Amino acid sequence: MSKEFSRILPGLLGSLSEVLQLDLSLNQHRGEYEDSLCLHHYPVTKRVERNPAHKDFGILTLLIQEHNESSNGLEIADLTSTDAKPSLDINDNARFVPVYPEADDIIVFVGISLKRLARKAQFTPGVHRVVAPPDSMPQTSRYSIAYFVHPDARTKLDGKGETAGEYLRRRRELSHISS
Ligand SMILES: O=C(O)CCC(=O)C(=O)O
Ligand SMILES: [Fe+2]
Repeated sequence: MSKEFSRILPGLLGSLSEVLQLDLSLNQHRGEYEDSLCLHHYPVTKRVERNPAHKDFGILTLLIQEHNESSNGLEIADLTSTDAKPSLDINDNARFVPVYPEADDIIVFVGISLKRLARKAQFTPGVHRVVAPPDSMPQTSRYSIAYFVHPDARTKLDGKGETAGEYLRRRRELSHISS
């Protein structure tokens, strides 16, 4: 699986770098050994939120999921309905829109490190979450696979100051404190 993702990533990152007119291609920023693959299993639960609203930390996240309508529940925030500040939190008024991928689709999320590397104000990481199926649907578990693409740990995210490695450590420490 990670081999498949690795196969499509150079083209994807190259095209994105051209569109964003980056001085240095994202392929050169990428630290292949920093990437991670995460297997998610969300069991059937009475809790509405299976994975709380968040932005991903890396350059991009490639996400695939078991294709089963009632096991979906992936939602993305309509950022025009909230304050899209660079903080991790979004306000309570945020409206979430369900994502309905087709069987072979790969969902791509822009991560916070890409925004910091590209320094394009209009390029905003997507806030997303996973909720349980509505009561009218069969209550099934959900499986998904996320491939997180990260910059090389030594990359200065804003061209100076914090490196990608320091940023990732800081974010991971914060999420341990809040969980
Ligand atoms: O399970 C999903 O579909 C979403 C996972 C996710 O957002 C994440 O791991 O960052
Ligand atoms: Fe995520």
